[in-house]
Amino acid sequence: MAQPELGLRFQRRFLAARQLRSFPWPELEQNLRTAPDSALLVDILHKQVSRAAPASLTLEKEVTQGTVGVHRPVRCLNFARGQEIATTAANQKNREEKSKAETILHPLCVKYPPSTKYRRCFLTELIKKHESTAAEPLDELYDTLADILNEEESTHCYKNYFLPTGESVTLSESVAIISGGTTGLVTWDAALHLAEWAIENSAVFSNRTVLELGSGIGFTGIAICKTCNPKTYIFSDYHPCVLKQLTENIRLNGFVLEPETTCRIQTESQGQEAEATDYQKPKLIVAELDWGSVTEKQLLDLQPDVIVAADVVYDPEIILALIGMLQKLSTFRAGRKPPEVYIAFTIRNPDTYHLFQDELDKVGIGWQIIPAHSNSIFLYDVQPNVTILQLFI
Ligand SMILES: C[S@@+](CC[C@H](N)C(=O)[O-])C[C@H]1O[C@@H](n2cnc3c(N)ncnc32)[C@H](O)[C@@H]1O
Repeated sequence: MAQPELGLRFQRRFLAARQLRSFPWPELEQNLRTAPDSALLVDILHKQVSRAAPASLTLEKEVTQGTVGVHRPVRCLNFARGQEIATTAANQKNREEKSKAETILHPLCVKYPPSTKYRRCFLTELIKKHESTAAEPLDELYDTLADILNEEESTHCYKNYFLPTGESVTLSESVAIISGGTTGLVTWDAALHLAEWAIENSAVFSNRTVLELGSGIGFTGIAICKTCNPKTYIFSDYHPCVLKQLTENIRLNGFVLEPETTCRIQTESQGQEAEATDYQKPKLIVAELDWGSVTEKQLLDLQPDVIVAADVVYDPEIILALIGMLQKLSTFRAGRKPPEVYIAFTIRNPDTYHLFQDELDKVGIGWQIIPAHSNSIFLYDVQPNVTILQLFI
């Protein structure tokens, strides 16, 4: 049946706050024309849970210790009739069916909502589509919009992504694409692209030590840790606000990152580096690592089998620091096998992309383009300007 599938596509895009123009609006319009009873819209919004109902009444197990758990409704309230209705096995099943499509009133969205502005724009678009049909006005749409209009704008928002395993990754991010002088506080498309590729090629990561460069707020690494079974995953970045948000997001997704496991890659002047404690698999480490100042010894100590990075080639100055660091990794590896290196890009300016390739050629680092994959897990559409290079250091 087309309807549940369409609702699901809306839900996935909405919870990850993808651009509204990427939503299947024409299909929705087509559906609304053929079935003007608004059932699909209700599914998308999810009217079964009143917006006034406290989340605790609708979820048996929601979020414990920062882990997004399985959502299982136990009872819901029908405020229209002013009665509390105990949920029977039958309507619980029905609700679970409905939850496949819901967006704004999805439990994940209630707990970890996209930005106010995003939800407002989405709902406004949904109302426009509804008003363009002959259907009766749908109060829920206007009531939910009224609630959102009363909310204060925030500088932070959440994005939720579903993994093929059914688990989700929830990230707290900045609303602005550049804030605090960094691009690292939001998730970029190259990070989604790299995670998709990793999930489809999990053997590359399984039981290995992975070093991620310029992790930002952590989407790629968290997705890899949840799906690819690495032995150790070392997230790294150099910006203090990014490192703080990254650490919060790792915890938000249920991974334990005790202070003693936070390994600070110190510069020579800062003295000895801290030891990480082995307590979970994968072992997760957050490292402060600046490509411009990291030493050969510090890199040698990490002993990565695989190196990944997403959207770290966007500026000529950064390119030189990154390549300098890769050279150090290739020179000082004490007889170990060279790590496999995969770097995902969004090609915004072909000159920058070609400069990176030219600089790699100059220092003798080989590279090849990884064939494009389908982008069906997180990006949902063809992204002709996103690519992955494998480097041979
Ligand atoms: C465009 S963001 C990409 C973040 C994340 N990988 C993603 O794709 O969503 C670039 C990241 O590289 C980091 N970065 C830039 N220069 C760096 C350097 N010299 N050393 C370490 N990290 C750096 C930034 O702090 C930022 O988090």
